[in-house]
Amino acid sequence: MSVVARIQNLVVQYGRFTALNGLTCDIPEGATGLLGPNGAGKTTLLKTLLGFVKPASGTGEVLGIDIRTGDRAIRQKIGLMPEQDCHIPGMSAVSFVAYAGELAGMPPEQALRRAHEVLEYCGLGEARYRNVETYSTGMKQRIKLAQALVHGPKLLLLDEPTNGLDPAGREDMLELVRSVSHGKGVNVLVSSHVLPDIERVCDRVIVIMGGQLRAAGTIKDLKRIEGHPVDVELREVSPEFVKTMRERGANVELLKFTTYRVQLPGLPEEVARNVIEGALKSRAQVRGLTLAERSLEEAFLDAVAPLPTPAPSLAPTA
Ligand SMILES: Nc1ncnc2c1ncn2[C@@H]1O[C@H](COP(=O)(O)OP(=O)(O)OP(=O)(O)O)[C@@H](O)[C@H]1O
Repeated sequence: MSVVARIQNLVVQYGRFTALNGLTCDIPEGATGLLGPNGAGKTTLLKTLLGFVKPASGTGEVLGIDIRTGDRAIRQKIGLMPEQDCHIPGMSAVSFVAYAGELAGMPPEQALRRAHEVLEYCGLGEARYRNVETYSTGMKQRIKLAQALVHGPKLLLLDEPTNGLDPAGREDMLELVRSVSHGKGVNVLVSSHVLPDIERVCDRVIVIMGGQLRAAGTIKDLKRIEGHPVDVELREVSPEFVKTMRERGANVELLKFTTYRVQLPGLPEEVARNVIEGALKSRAQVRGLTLAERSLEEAFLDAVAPLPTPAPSLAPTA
C-alpha cells in the first residue's frame, strides 16, 4: 500500500488541552474516510497536515514533505474544503476561486483560466459571475470544492463535505467527490459523521478518538466478522437444516425470516460447501449464500467503544 501521508506519535495541543495524543497512522493513496465522534481530533488532524497547526511533538510527512517545516510547499499540493464557509464577501465566484489559486502559488492568468474550468466541473459554470453571497447552501458547498481544486492538488482534504445539503445536493456532492477521487486520480481524505457517505466515496477508513488511532483499514476488512460466518437464505424455515448443521458442528442462529447465520471452522469456501451439503441432506432449498458482515456503523461503534481499564494492581501486603 502506497501512502500519501505518514504521521507518528503526533501530539497537538491547544494551550493545556491535548487534541492529538500520540496519533500514529498512514493515509493511503486513494479515497480514505476519517471517522471519529465529536471532538475526536479530525479537524485538528487536517489542520496539522496542512501546517496550520504545529505539533508539540511527533513527526509527519505529507507527499514526502515534513509537516513541521514545509507548510508552504504542502499547501501547493493539498486542497482543503473546510467545514465552514470560506468565501470573501463581495467577490464573484470566478474572482474568488482564481484568488484561491493565486494564494496557492499560481500565476494570475493561469489561476483565472483554471477557475473557469473548475467552476464548470463543479456545476457552477453559469453562476460563476455571481456574488458568492447570493449562492444557496448547495452552491456554497460546491464553491468550497472548486477553490480546493483550483491549483490541481495531489491530495484533497474534505471536512464534512455534505453538511447542510438536501438529499439531492448530497447525492451531487458525493458524485463529484467520487469523480475527483476515482476519475481524476486525486487522493482524498474525507472527514464525516455520515457513514453512508463515507461508504459511497471511500475504500478505506481511519477511526480516531481522543486524538488516538482506534482502527484503520479497508471498509471491507472492518466489516468482516471474526470466524467468517455465512448467511444462508432458505426458501422456508427449516428445523431439519438447523439440526443437520448442528450435527456437523456448526453454530446456527435464525437471523431474520428464513435467513440463518452459520458459523463453522474453516475457510469461507469450505464453510459454503459444508452448508450446501447440509442443505441437500436436509432437503432445504438455498436461495442465497453470502459471507456475513457487519455494518460500517457497527464496526465504527466497536472501534470507538471504551477501552477496557487495566485491573488495579494489588497493594503489597506488609
Ligand atoms: N482552537 C482551539 N482551542 C482549544 N481547543 C480546541 C481548539 N480547536 C479544537 N479544540 C478542541 O480540540 C478537540 C478536537 O477538536 P477537533 O475540532 O479537531 O475535533 P473533531 O473531531 O473535528 O470534532 P467535530 O466532529 O465536532 O468537528 C475538541 O475537544 C475541541 O474542543
